[in-house]
Amino acid sequence: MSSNGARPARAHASVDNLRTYLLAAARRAPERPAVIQAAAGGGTETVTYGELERRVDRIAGQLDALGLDVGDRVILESDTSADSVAALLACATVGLPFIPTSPEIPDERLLTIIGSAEPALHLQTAHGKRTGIPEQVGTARLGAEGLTVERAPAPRVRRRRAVTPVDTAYITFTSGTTGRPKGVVMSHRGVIAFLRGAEAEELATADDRVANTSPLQFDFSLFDIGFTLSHGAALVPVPRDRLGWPRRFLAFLREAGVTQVDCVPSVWRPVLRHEPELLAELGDAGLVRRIVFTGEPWPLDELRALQNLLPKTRFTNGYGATETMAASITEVPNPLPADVTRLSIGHAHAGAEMTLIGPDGTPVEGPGTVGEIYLRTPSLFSGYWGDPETTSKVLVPDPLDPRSGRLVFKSGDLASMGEDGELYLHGRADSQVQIRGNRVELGEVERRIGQFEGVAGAVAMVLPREDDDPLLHAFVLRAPEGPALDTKELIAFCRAALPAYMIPQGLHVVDSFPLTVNGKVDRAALSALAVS
Ligand SMILES: Nc1ncnc2c1ncn2[C@@H]1O[C@H](COS(=O)(=O)NC(=O)C[C@H](N)c2ccccc2)[C@@H](O)[C@H]1O
Repeated sequence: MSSNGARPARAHASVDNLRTYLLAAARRAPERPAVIQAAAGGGTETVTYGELERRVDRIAGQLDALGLDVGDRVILESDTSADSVAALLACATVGLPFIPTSPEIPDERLLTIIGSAEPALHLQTAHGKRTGIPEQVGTARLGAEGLTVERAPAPRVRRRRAVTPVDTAYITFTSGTTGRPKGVVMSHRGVIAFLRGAEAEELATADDRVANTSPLQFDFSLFDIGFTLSHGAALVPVPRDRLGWPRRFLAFLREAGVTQVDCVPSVWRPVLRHEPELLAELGDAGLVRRIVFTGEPWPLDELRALQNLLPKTRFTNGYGATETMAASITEVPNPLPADVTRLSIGHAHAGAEMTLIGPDGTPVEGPGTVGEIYLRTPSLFSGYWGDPETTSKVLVPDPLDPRSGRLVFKSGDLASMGEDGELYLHGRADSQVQIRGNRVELGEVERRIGQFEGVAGAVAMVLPREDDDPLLHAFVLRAPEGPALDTKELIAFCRAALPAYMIPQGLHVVDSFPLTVNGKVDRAALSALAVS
């Protein structure tokens, strides 16, 4: 019984609910493809919007029967698939915040997330291998019959009757620079506000087939799902094991008829190295008409190499943080003009605005001046789960209108405005490093090294030392079949263009960059390399 006596009607999705917003296409054209995925026996299978909605309703009914209350958390451990999309929309329907986690995260990280989020239920697929879920958490599996409960969650008092737009749609745990995962709490209203802004950029139509190449726990995947379904297009989850095999990856894109690929830069590295011709053929066949990338700066020589293979493809740079889903979506010219040394992140998406703020808390003036990006947007996250103190450091009063009570997102990213009024990133505020009192632009060091013959990419980092100045290290990615790299020549090449304090003191040639589970360059792993 609920605290107010009457047994609440099933919590129903309100007007601005992720499920209502993302299944609108099921009203218009239920027979259209919603998800095209690899089939167990090979080839692909298609789930229509009508079928997807049926799966959502079946799972929502099964979740509702568990007696959970609006706000009770569900860990959704899965890769992106028709079933996991149906499960997260079912959670949204009955107001259960889902916590997307990848099957490949280590047990202790999952247990840390469980300890923090105290979920009611852990949900994995029928083939999921996770064991050892703590007793106090219910467990269930996703399969052909929807939800199969293994251990029912503890009974709850249901106090809520409806799901409101400010209720939590999902919590995604990011690694957090402190190493302790931070739970980014995003409301239905926040996600939908961003997706509405993204729709205004008119990047896709209902005929598009959008390949998702990120793990479900990375909000880039939640963007892919939201962006694709809100356009009534088809989502094409790329099986994780194909991303490391360029031939199989490209064969899958061709087989599924993929027109747009959403990715982080590292996804293309193996393809550029081993199967450039096959990729060019996809472009010639009218596939991969758009590439949307995000997550970290893309080494421009790599981006140019990709553009050379795909002269008809449009490139879109999606910039932003999980705390606001994203901030800007900017068309990158193809080909990128030779004199461009830094990608633009343009202007904020429709309905948002980025302002550059100086160390004194006031706006910086004029082109070229570096300031920190503050983002004014309706897609602000609700806060870090259980951590109001850290939240208050990034959700701050609008520096241009502090008395209004309105909060903005303090991004931690530095940028300057170009002559064209567009913004250009200058790295992280917390990674601005000083070497012997001089501020080092790591991007400048990486760019110079990237221009050296035989180099496919570079990552520069400053690593602290015991009782001495920090050291500037550079990790250099050798170009495929390129000449052996002469590090002395490389250093001389840097000396010809960089001030002394920006010459790397540690130089490490690598065949590949270690990656985080979200596919970004794993800088922590690189720094361990430097000291080994
Ligand atoms: N296009 C970039 N160039 C260069 N540095 C970048 C870029 N996109 C992020 N970043 C960096 O990554 C940080 C955010 O990292 S994150 O919270 O994991 N979020 C993401 O990486 C993806 C982001 N939520 C997103 C999702 C969906 C569409 C667009 C963007 C930013 O503060 C930037 O420092």
